[in-house]
Amino acid sequence: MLTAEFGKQTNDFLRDTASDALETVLRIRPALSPGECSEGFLTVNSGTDVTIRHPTRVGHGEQFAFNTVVPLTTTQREMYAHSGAKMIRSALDGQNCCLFTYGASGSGKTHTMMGGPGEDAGVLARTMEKAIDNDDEYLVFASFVEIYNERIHDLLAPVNASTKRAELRIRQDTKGPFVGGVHQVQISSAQEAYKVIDAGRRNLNIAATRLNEESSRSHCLFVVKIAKRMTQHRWGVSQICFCDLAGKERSKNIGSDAKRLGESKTINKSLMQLGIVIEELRNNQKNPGSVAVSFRNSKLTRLMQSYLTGNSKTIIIVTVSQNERFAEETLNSLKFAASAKTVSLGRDRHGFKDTTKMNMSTIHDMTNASVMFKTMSGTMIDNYNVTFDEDYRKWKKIDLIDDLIYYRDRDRELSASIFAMKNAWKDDEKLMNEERMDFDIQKRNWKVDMHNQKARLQNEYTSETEKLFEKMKLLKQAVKEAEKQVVELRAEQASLISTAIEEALETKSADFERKLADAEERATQNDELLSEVQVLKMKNQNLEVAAREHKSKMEIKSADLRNARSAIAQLELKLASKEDELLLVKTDRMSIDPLDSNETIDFDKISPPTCRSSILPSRRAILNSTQELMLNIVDDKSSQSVSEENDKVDLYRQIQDLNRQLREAKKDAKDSSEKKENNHHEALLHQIKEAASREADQGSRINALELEIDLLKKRSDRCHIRKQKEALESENAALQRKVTKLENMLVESNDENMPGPPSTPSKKFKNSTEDLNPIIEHLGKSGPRVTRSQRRISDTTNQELPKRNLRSRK
Ligand SMILES: Nc1ncnc2c1ncn2[C@@H]1O[C@H](COP(=O)(O)OP(=O)(O)OP(=O)(O)O)[C@@H](O)[C@H]1O
Repeated sequence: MLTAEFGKQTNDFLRDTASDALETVLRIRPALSPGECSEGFLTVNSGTDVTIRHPTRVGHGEQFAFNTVVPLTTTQREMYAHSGAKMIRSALDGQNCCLFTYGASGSGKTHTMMGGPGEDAGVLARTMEKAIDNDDEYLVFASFVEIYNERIHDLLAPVNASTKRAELRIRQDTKGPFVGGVHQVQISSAQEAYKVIDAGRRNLNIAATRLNEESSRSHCLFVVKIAKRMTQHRWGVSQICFCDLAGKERSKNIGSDAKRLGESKTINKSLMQLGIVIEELRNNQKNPGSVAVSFRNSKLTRLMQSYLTGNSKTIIIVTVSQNERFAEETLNSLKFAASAKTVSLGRDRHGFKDTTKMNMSTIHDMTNASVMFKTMSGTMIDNYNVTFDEDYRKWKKIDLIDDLIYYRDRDRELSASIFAMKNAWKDDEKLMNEERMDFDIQKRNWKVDMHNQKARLQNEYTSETEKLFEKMKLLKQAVKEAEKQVVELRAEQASLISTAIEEALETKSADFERKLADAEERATQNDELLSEVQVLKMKNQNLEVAAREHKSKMEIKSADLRNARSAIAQLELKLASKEDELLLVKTDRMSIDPLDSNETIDFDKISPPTCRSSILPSRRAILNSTQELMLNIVDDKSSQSVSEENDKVDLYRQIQDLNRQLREAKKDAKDSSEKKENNHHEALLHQIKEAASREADQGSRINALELEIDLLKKRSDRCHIRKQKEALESENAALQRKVTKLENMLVESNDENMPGPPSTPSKKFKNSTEDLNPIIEHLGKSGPRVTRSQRRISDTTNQELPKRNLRSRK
């Protein structure tokens, strides 16, 4: 006994959001022949991760996560423990379950699901064995179908070689789609289970392909129903679906058989649809309700719908080969598994937990059902003569009553809401009709307005264009005049500049000549002064020579003087000695010293004694000569020195005067030339300034004129006019668009509100819009000039149409 309370876990499962994802198990098929295994192609990283290195893609490989990656050495029993055991536990707890194998052809799907005899038995047989190996409170039923070329066949139906196999149809009840009219076989022992599986497999479409000698050419679904007695009259039923999918394969691996190719095409198509469904379910999880999942696109997905959306437990066993020859197929299988792993089950298409009775059917009364089932099963299995079971029909009926009650309630609710909606719809219709009438009136008024506006705009456009042309003409004239003025002014400016330059050059040349004359004059003056200086220098030299001669003479005379003095001194000494002798003589002779008497001695009168008379005259002569000499010397000296000094002083004075004069003359000349130059410069600067100011005035005038010309040019620019024209055109286009929009709205509103044919716009309105079309076309095409016909149209359209209030008519 696996569980005490049937259906309890279902409620737990509803609460458990983490465990509602699809479970994925990876099984790598061991190499069947040497060299089949490619080194490093598939690496199992852990119990949940695997890395694939694609032989043609560069990189470190792609990693894929699974719930379980079983080791290569995993036996069939261990495989059952990883998948079937979990399923049977959930099924006995009252939950619907699904287990399907997915992989490329020859990767080991059928081996895993069906297996072989004895220890090789696959997950299906082992699970069945476990389901039956319970107490009597459980009843087990099995059905076996295949989807071959999008046709469903009952594999447990009696096979008759003469008749074609009947195709079964898919039906739907509250629990989802199911195969209608399929044989349900009660199984009560493991042997019976094996027999049923074998019987079904014998009817399977199997054929040899290049990849697999016994390749499944169809998807086969083995559905096991487990009914558990809840109370004396109530039975809870859950089901397990074992689905062995046909392998995806490339056409090159099939061969040239057309039948095989056709089979392969439908297989691949249905598998692709399964992939799409998984992807859509994923997308719906991200953005609930974003897409309607396309279960109906293939029979396989249709039958799997309840296991992919309901509160089911679904396990996918992905089988892959180790051979890198099938790298593409292996990669696709891994990608499918990775995508499926993220799909959460038990949620409706709005992302909410599906709490409808998806899992369990409750049979309220199934009297002696187990006995009956058991009795029947014994005969059926033996003969493979599987027929509809009456009790099952009854159970199904009861189940249907439940559904009918459910639907009736829903129907009542829906009827009430439809009635309310109809009433609301009538009100809405009334309102809508009124609004439509209003809208029609408004639309017609708008159209009239638009028509008038269009005509007004057309007129405005025409008059504006004419005005602009006039303006343009004027502007062109003004531009021409301005250009003429500019040319004249430029010529005037050029002549003024040339005269100013000429004047300046003339004054400069006159100044230059004057300066040249001044310079020449000064040069002659300078030459004269230089000759005077030379003369004076000559004089100076002469004087210096004379001075030197005087000096030598003076030296001679001073030597003479010194000689004379020394001679005088000697003579005085002699005179003194003579006088002494004379005195002695006198005293000797006259005892009177004539020198002591008061009378003056007159040496001339005195008769010279012998000695005295000889001495005195010589002394006097000497004295006189000395005095004369002295006087001469002094006179000579003084006169000479004075005259020399005077000459020198005069000469120096003259030189100084000349120098001073020269300096002054130079200074004057310099001052005068500087002054003149300054004045001349100032005059020139003044002239240049005046010329510059004149030029600036002229330049500013020219600039102003040029600006005026630019402005005139800009104003006269055609682009400006074109822009205006374009603006008018775009306005017209917008109005046209509005008209069409309104027309569309009118047509739509007619379509929506009236079941009959859509109302057409009135003939008058049609005519009025048709009248406008040539104008619009003309606006789109015509240039700035307005033709007479255009003017005529605008004149005619200018007449405003009277607005009519249709409401008043109503
Ligand atoms: N795990 C395994 N151990 C030993 N042999 C295996 C294993 N898986 C597969 N095989 C063998 O490989 C061959 C092909 O396997 P199987 O028929 O199960 O492939 P398949 O995926 O069902 O192919 P198809 O889609 O074409 O039916 C069989 O002979 C099978 O016995």
